[in-house]
Amino acid sequence: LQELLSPTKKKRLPPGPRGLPILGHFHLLGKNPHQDLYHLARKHGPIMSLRLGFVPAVVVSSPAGAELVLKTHDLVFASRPPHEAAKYIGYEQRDLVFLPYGPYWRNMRKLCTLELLSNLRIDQFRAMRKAELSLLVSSLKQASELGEIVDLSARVSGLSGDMICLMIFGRKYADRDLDEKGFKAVISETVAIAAKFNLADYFPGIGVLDLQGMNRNMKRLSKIFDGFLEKIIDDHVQNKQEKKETEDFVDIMMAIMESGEAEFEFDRRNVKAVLLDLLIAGMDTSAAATEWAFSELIRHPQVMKKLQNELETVVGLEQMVEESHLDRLEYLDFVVKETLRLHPVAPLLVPHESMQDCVIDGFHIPKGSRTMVNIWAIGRDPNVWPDPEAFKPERFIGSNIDIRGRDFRLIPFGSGRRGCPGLQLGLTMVRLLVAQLVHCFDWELPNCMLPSDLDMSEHFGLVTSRAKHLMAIPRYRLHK
Ligand code: HEM
Repeated sequence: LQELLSPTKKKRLPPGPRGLPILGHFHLLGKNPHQDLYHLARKHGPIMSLRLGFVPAVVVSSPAGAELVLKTHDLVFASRPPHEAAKYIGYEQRDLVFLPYGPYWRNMRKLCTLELLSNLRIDQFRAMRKAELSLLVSSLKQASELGEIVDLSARVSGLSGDMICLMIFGRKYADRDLDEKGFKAVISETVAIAAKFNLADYFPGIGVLDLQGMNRNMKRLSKIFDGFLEKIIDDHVQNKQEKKETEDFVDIMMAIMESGEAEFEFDRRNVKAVLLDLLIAGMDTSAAATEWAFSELIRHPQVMKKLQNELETVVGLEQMVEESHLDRLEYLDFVVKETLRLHPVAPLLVPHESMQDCVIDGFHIPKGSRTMVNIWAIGRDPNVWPDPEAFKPERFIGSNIDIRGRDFRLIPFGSGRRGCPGLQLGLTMVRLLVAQLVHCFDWELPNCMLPSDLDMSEHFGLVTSRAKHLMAIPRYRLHK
């Protein structure tokens, strides 16, 4: 109303640093943009405006701001900005993660939530998770007998990759199966390239020039993946008659495609785009969260001991942890929450885009603003978290702070329409892996390194993981 009454009044943008002509604020963002944005927000406020090339951007760094964007005005901010990588790797934006808001995204999201990532479906793979984890424990037990140093980061990421591949494709993939570079290396390269600031996303029209050589790389990667996915789908089609105990995601998607029941365009390209999306979204996220939890536990031996004591009481030293124990492991829940507060694996969520002009906390946010919610900054806000840098799972004792998107102080999975549909699967995997590895083994750092000397540097990407692999020595502690 105020705007109608005084149309000449200039709309007030949120405060922000001074930008450069043309470039805007790109020069202020380094290798870890979430950290740079945290420092800038301390100066300019929890709702801050920037310009990246020709694109207006807003950075939100408080729980109240996050609630305005992800709940109060959820629909306005439910889109994603244009993303050059998704054109190549997401089959012309037929994927889910980077898809702009609209009927296709709504349908695809519903399909994934109901058919692939439902609690029922996740439960069907319980036995598989148990078997895979037992394999890892056996191999670590051997390392323990030999007193070997293990690359825990590589082991956890291998395990989480195997689990996700078994759910999606029905089989595991050895490194050589994707490309001579290796399965894991190709996926890491894809994730890294999709997370890179691509000038074409900020200076519309210059994409064709391919100044950073990114298009060439993305075309190459998309060709590798396409061949891989085509082969998997062909194998599934050929072996359709075989009776399987549990259908994998390819079976389910192909059945939907062939039934013609999907009320929207749904052909092989859509199937491939979603399979790739889930592979990338599911594989590294759970592994990175587990790796961070483990790093903090090793750095805080008294927290590790307390968690082992809880496991001894609930599970006992005669057996391994089962998924059915997880609900009774309250301290484990606190450890996972505290880990994701300090080390959210998607520190800026996935960027949202506003679909209309909007007023947030009195500030004008123009249509088409790239919107980043800095949950890394929220997790370190001293007004929200006393002694924010300290890793203290005890802070959750007696608190009702939820991690599923209802409490904006802690939203590692996002919240609202674009919140993570893989939350249940991700949480189950992280809790199970952390519990099992803490229960079965004591852990020591190699070369007499002190826990407090462990390097905790981050490597920003679509998934922000440890910059350096976590190396540790296991000592088996169960009685059988
Ligand atoms: C600890 C594990 C995980 C964490 C912390 C996590 C976190 C997130 C976050 C922060 C977002 C973006 C939310 C937003 O933009 O507002 C997201 C989106 C998404 N996640 Fe996860 N995730 C995890 C595991 C998984 C798993 C296991 C899957 C599936 C296999 C998955 C599938 C997705 C998909 C498809 C989206 C895009 C949703 C959309 O744009 O509509 N995630 N996740």
